[in-house]
Amino acid sequence: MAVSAAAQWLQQALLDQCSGSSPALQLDEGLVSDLVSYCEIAAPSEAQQYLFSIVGEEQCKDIVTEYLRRRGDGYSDVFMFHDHGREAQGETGLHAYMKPKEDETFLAGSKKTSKTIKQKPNTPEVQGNSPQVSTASSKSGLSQSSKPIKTRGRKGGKGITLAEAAEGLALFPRGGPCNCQASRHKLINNCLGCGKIVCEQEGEGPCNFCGALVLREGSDYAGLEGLSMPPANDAEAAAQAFKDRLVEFDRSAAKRTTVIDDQSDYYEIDGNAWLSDKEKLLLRQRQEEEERIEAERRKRVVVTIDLLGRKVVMEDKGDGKGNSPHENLVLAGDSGQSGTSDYRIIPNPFIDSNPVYVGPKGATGTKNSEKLINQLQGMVLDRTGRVQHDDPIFEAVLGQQLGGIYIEGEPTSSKGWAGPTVRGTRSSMDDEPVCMTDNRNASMNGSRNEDGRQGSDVEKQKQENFDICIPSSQRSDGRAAIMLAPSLLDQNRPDLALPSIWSDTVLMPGMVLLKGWLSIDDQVEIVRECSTLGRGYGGFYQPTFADGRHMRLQMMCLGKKHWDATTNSYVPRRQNHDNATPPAIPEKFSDLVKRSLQRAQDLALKAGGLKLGRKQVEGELPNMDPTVCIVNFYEQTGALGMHQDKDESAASLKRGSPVVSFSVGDSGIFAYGKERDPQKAEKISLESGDVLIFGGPSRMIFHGVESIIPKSAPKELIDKTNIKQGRLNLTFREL
Ligand SMILES: O=C(O)CCC(=O)C(=O)O
Ligand SMILES: [Fe+2]
Repeated sequence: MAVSAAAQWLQQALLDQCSGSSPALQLDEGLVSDLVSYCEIAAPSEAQQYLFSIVGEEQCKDIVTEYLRRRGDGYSDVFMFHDHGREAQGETGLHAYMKPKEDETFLAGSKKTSKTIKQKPNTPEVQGNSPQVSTASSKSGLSQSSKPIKTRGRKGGKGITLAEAAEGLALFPRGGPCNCQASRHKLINNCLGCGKIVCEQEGEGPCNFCGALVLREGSDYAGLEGLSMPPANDAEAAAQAFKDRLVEFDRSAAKRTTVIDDQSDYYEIDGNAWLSDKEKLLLRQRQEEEERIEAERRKRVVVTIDLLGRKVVMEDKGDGKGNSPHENLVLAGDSGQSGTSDYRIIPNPFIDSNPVYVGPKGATGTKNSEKLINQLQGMVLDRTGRVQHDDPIFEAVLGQQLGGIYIEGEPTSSKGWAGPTVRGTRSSMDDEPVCMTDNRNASMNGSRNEDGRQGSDVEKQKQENFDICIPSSQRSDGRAAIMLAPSLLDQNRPDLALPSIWSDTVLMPGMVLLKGWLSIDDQVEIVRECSTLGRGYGGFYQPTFADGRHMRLQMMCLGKKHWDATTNSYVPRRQNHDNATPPAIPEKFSDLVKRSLQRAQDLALKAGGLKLGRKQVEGELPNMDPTVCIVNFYEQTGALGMHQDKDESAASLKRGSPVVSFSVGDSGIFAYGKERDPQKAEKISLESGDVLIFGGPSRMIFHGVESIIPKSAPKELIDKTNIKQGRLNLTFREL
C-alpha cells in the first residue's frame, strides 16, 4: 500500500521521539505505524486531536503542524485550531454532512466514525443535485489522493451508496432550515431520528434538527440494494423477498388508497385551506348547479289543500319529463268550448270523480239568472257542486242557488251526503222576514201587466217564472242538478235537540201532525202540479212587504184569491206584482185536504176525549172546505218569520176553520207557540209527506219556518220529479 510522504515523515518524526537515551515518547514501532495510518485517513482536525491525545500536545505540537502542512490538503492553521468540529460550508452554500455523536442514533447498524469534509474555497464539490464524495478514502484503506472517489457501482460519480452517505462522505444540496412541514415545499421524507418532516427547501441530507440522514424515497444516493448482502441460504432469501414485498406494499399504499371526504359534500369552499383558487371556483360552480337542480325539483311539487277533507296533499311531479296526468288538462264541453272560454280550470287531481263541464244551456228564469248562468258556462264544477277554484263568479253564487244549472253526467242524489236531521238557528226568525235571497224576480216588476196575462203573455210568463224543479228540457239527457254542499257554517251549526216525532201526534188542542201522511205518489203529483202552475201565469214570484223587504221564499196563490204581502189581505189579482189572477186549486189537492183533515179530526177526538173528557169535538177541529191555497217554496236559505194566519174572514177565524199544511221536499224547522217570541216557541221538523193541521183552539197560534234542512228530501221524490233543493209547502184555508 502506498504511503504518502507526509505519512512517512510523520512516522519518522514519531520514531525519532521514541529513540535515544531519554526518549520523549515511549511507543513501539508498531504502535507508531498504526497511529500514522489512522492519521492518514482522518481529517486534519481529527488527526491533530488524535495525536494530541495519544502523544501529548506539548510533545507533538510542532510535529502535527508540520505533518499537516506536508499533507497539503488546504486546511489552514486557523481552521485546524479554531474551527474544529464545525460544519463546513462552502461558497456554494452547501452543507457538508456531519456525523452525529456516537451516543446518538444515526443509521441503523452504522457506527462509522464521521469524517469532517474538507472544503476547498472556490471549488464546489457538489455539482447539480448530486452529491459528490468528498476527499476521503474508504475505510478499507488509505487513499493517496485528495480527489473525490467514485462510488461503487455508479458511473460518473453522481451517486453514492447509503453506507457512504451515512459515513458522511457526501455533500448534499441544502437549503436553509424550513418548518413548512412539506406544506409549501414538496416532501423529502420524515427524519427517522427525530420525526421532523423534511422538505425540498432543506433537501436531502442530515436533519437540521437532529443530524440524522434524511433521504427521499428511492433516492439516487441511497443504494440500498448495494448495501444488502446476498442471502446466505434459501431461508434468508425467502425472508428478504417477503420483506421486499412488505416494503413495496407499504410504499404503494398511498396509490391504492381512495380517500372519501364526507365533509366535501357540504362544500366548505371558502374556508378550506387545502383548495386552490381553481378548485374553489370549480366547486362553487358545481354547488350552484346542484342547488339549481334542487330548486327545479321543488318547483314541480303540487300542493292541494282540501278544505273539506281537512288535509293537505303533496304530489311530486317527478323528474319533469312526464307530467302529472292532470297537469294542463282543461276539461271542456262537447264542442271544445274550453278553448275559447275565459274560465278554463285545471281539475283537482285528488278528487275521485272528475269535475264536469257546465253545459251551454242554462236555466230558464229571469234575466239576472240567465246572466249568471251565461257566466258559468264553460266553468268546471265537481259533482258535489264544490267549486274548483276561487273564481269570483263562483264565489258569488256560493251563497245562492244555482237554479237551473246542469252539469253533464249521472244524476246526482240529494242523499249524497248526510245532513243532520234537525238544525237551525234561533235568530233567523227573531225579526220580521228579511230578504236573504237574490232578486232574480225583481225584474218582473217591470213587466207588470195591468190588464192581466192572456195569450202570448201567458206563454212568456211560463218562461220567466221560478221553477221548483229542474226544467224538463234539460232532464231528458240525464243531466243532474248541481248540488252545492252546505257551507261550513251550516255544517258546524250545532244541532237542536228536538224530539223526534215518528207518528201522528196531537201537538196541542186543535193542532195535529200527521206524520208522512202523503204518499210518495201524492208528493210527486203535488210537486209536478206546483212546478207546472208555478212556472205559468200567476205562478211563483218573490213577494215584497210594504216596507220593501223581500220575503225569503217563492210564493204563488191558488184558488179564489191571491194573498197580498203588501197589504196582508186577500185580493182577486196580484196587484202587487203582475196583476195575475190565481190559478185554481187542483181537485186532487182539495181531495187530499179533506181526507187528511178527517184523519186529524179523528185523532183530535181521541186526544180531546182522553184529555178533556169531552165528547163534543166539533169545536176543536172543525171541518173546512179550502177556497185558497198559498204555495211557498223555500230555497236553502229560505225562512218565514213568526206570524198568525189572520187574514181570512172573521167568520172563518171565529169558527176555528183549520189551516191544513202539506210539506214536500226538504224538511223545515217549524216553530209554533202562543207568543210571537220564537225563543218561547216549540219546534218540530216537518218532513216530506207530513201534514200539519191547526184549527179550533189552535187556529191563532204564532208559527213560522226557522230554517230548511238541506238535502233532506226523499231520494225517490227527487228522482221522480227532479225537485230542487228546498221545501215546498201548501197551506189550505177557507176564506
Ligand atoms: O211553510 C209552512 O210550514 C208555514 C207556511 C205558513 O205559515 C203560511 O203560509 O202562512
Ligand atoms: Fe202561516
